[in-house]
Amino acid sequence: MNELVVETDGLTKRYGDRLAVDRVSMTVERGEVYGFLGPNGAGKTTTLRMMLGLIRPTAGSARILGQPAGRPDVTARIGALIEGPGFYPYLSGRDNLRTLARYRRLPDTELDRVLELVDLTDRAKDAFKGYSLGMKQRLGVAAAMLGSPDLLVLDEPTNGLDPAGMADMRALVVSLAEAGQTVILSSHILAEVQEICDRVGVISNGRLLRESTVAELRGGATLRLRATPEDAALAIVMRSAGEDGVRRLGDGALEIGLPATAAPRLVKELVGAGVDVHEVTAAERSLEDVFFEMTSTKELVS
Ligand SMILES: Nc1ncnc2c1ncn2[C@@H]1O[C@H](COP(=O)(O)OP(=O)(O)OP(=O)(O)O)[C@@H](O)[C@H]1O
Repeated sequence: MNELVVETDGLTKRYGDRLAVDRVSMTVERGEVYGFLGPNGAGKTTTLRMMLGLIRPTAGSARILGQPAGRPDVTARIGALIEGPGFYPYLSGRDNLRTLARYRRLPDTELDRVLELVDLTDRAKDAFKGYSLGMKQRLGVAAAMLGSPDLLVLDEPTNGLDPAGMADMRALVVSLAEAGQTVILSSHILAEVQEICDRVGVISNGRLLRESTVAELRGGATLRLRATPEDAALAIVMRSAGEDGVRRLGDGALEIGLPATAAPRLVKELVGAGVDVHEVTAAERSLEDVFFEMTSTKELVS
């Protein structure tokens, strides 16, 4: 098994009557980009803050690199960008980083390294206040990367960015991951998580509904079929996919729980039985479909 960088066990945070985080047990493996996905108020930030030792859990525990979260030597191995970075507006990007690096007794070469990582070398000498929101956010990532942390935690890193800034941030996360960085990224944007994460934890109302790879979460591919006569087509499809494996879509097409590789055999059977096949396409459920399916189930609402 891969090394676990994060392991939480029944992590819980209560604020008065409100359970902000409810028995969350999750794992993050070394080298992966873990997407922490959930709507606003789901409990993502609170969970991340407990991992960083910024707040104490009401119950349960978090271990980082095998050590209890919150110990200063453990926190020092995590780089985090939570709720926007605080920088001095009149200092340059580089000087802002220098104040942080000095405090941590890191050499100036470290500044050049992290500025290069986030592609801000050319603008490093400009005042922070003149930076675009995307650049400010990238400088925040640079600050989090000072000292080569074992774990990088990014809380909604694309929040407030324009589409170009979002794309830059996603590309940055991908490039860090390619260099072997372990990243936890929280987001309420499903497409974003789908695009850049290896595994996903879906959180709603403080509860971790599911933890899996993006592919598993999407339940693999399905086939969409349009064929006539519809009833004859349905009967044949059910023989292969089972009664629960077929769904009639509003537009008369059938959604079939079979992978694309099943299409040739299915088409042969249909044609052999005198059914006209008008269209067969392989369609993947989006993470968004899956997410709403999960969160709209009654039992999941606490
Ligand atoms: N200090 C606090 N005191 C009281 N309630 C809090 C506190 N911090 C968070 N909460 C509540 O806990 C719940 C989870 O909040 P949290 O910020 O963790 O959610 P989130 O998933 O990060 O959402 P967002 O994307 O909006 O930041 C919310 O209902 C929030 O109002």
